[in-house]
Amino acid sequence: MGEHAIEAVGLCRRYRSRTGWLRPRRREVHAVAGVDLAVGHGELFGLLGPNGAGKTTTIKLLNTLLVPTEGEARICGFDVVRQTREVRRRIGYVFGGDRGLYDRLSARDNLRYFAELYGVPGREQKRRIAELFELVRLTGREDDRVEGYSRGMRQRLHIARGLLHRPRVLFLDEPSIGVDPVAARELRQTVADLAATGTTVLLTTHYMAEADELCGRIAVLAGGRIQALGTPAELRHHADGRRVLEVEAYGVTDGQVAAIRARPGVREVSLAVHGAAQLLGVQSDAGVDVQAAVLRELDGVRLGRVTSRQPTLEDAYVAIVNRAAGPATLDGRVPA
Ligand SMILES: Nc1ncnc2c1ncn2[C@@H]1O[C@H](COP(=O)(O)OP(=O)(O)OP(=O)(O)O)[C@@H](O)[C@H]1O
Repeated sequence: MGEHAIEAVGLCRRYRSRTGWLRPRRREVHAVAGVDLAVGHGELFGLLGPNGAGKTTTIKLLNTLLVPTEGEARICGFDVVRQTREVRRRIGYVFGGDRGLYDRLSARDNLRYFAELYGVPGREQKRRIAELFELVRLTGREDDRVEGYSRGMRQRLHIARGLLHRPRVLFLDEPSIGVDPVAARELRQTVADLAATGTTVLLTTHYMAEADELCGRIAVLAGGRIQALGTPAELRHHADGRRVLEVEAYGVTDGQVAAIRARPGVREVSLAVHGAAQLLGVQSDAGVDVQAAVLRELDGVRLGRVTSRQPTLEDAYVAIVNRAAGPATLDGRVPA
């Protein structure tokens, strides 16, 4: 067993694609551009980043579905390129969404089928499956057909499926995508229970609040590189010395956002959709009062609540990602 559950050094993956139809051009995308990682056994580690940051590609490099163009990685000490069999025996992979289960079968038959496929010995199957139903809190619903399961229940069944062969490391790619807030909370509970069994979990998510609640350490990925890595408390320091003004508004334009961003003392501006309203977040240097200036720029726009508050981990995340990639729209807000 290696010193680390997951280790990557200078990991890179380039994609070549063609764009254009009349005059096709080759384009190279550095999806992962030099990632170094060391995740300890039993850690619950978060990989966070905006769309296209390289999270899924990183996971696919670590779980042997893609070969790196440069660099190397090991799982429990085994090389992901040269020792794929050893690696695959030790990993599970669960991705968000609906694929990968048989709707017409019961949950139990699904797990039996996959247990057979993964080579779980016959005499162990029954006990392992019962154990997993308990872990993912589906005991009592084992014999229901999966077609009647909610998204959250399906997602928990996916996790059970990924754990059948007792992997040391579980990759969880966007587990809460499309899951309602209550089900997402249950899902987080399952992930926390799982980590308590000693399984190493690498979780990717768009939701900072989810990573904050679950993960011991978080790496923020943007543009294929790790922009910040640390405990949630350490990452929070990226927003030190700032203050956040939040304005609920209806109909803020891109031009107004740009004008606010250009005001002295303003460090980041984000605009998120919040039900029927927009939520404008303005991070500024703590000593500068930007409220009057912001409200002046929004003259004529219907406004709701205006609040000034201390920065959260989410604000630190916005600061890290914006510094890496320039201003971008972030969809990282978690539904309450
Ligand atoms: N098969 C492919 N061919 C060409 N480009 C690709 C391919 N897969 C991914 N990319 C590009 O690589 C970059 C990283 O993609 P990746 O899917 O790893 O990001 P991500 O962080 O998982 O994003 P998301 O949250 O949207 O899933 C993106 O620019 C994407 O367009």
